[in-house]
Amino acid sequence: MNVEDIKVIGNIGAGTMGHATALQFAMNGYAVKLVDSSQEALERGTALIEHDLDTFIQAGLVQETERQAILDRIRSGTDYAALSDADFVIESVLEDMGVKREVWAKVESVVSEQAVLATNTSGLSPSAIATVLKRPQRFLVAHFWNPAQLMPLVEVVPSKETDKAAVDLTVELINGIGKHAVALSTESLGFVGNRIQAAVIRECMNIVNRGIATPEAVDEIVKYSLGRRWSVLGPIASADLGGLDIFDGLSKYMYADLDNNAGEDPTLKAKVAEGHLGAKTGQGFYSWQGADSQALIQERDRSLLKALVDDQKNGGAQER
Ligand SMILES: NC(=O)c1ccc[n+]([C@@H]2O[C@H](COP(=O)([O-])OP(=O)(O)OC[C@H]3O[C@@H](n4cnc5c(N)ncnc54)[C@H](O)[C@@H]3O)[C@@H](O)[C@H]2O)c1
Repeated sequence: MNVEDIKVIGNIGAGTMGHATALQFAMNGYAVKLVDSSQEALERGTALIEHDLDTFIQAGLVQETERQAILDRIRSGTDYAALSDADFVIESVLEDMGVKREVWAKVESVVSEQAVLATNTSGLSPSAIATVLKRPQRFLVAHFWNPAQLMPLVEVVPSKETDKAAVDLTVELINGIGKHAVALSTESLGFVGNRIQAAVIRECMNIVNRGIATPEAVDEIVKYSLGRRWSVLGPIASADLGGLDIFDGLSKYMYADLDNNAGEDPTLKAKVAEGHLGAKTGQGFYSWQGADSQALIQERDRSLLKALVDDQKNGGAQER
């Protein structure tokens, strides 16, 4: 199958991630079959789709005249039979191996043999999910980043049995809807982005616990140095520019002093035990209760949206 043969997208799950992927495909001309096991979730997801679409219209990313046609491309329901004519299926249901396997066995029983199948798991092994499939060669991970309507990256991760053609097709499709797909060579726990994020968070906790700096100071330091630089050039290219002899020197005297805890993070465990989960409970390292914290979240979304507008001016995220 070529990317031009893909006309219908099956989109399972209408929650935080699923509503955003459905909208992204519909905005790019695809017919979308949006399936969720809960009618209520479909209604919530549809409201989120309309909200995000209106934000894109206000930002000038989508024309108002296209609004209704985009919404009309999304057909929602609770019956998996609707997926029978899907050429590509993206799944964003609960992060649970049992649920994922059950969903994929059901999907494979209704879709064609050619359909390419993608899970948006945050880190479960695609090889482990694919054990329930008769044709695992066309199954892989397409890991969107949250908020998926605003973040460009999608990690495309093969299982041990995925055909290269399925990886290439998925990369082409995802780039074609204005996202930035990056294929991994092989599956790994946490893929790539979450591995790097975990290493950074572990050291941030270490710095705070050793009294080297406050959480506020850590965030400020990253925002105004590494964050800025890495949004232009990644850490490996940045090391090249800094000089690998410098980084080699840093490794010699510093690596042994960095945290290398291999178990659950004790600081995060304690926060969770206190019920301080962050924005969702109103308290984490910061308080997320006042109007200021809501303004901060809105500011983050405005910045991400502005970056998307800039991407589009520069010819799309896939070409950067
Ligand atoms: N939220 C994130 O930050 C994020 C980021 C990247 C990937 N993911 C992954 O995306 C997936 C979905 O996460 P989310 O945050 O959107 O979850 P969510 O809870 O917001 O949405 C999940 C949806 O799946 C539906 N669902 C559950 N079982 C189903 C079934 N058997 N058939 C059809 N629909 C079913 C639920 O009704 C719900 O609407 C997970 O695998 C998660 O790890 C999440």
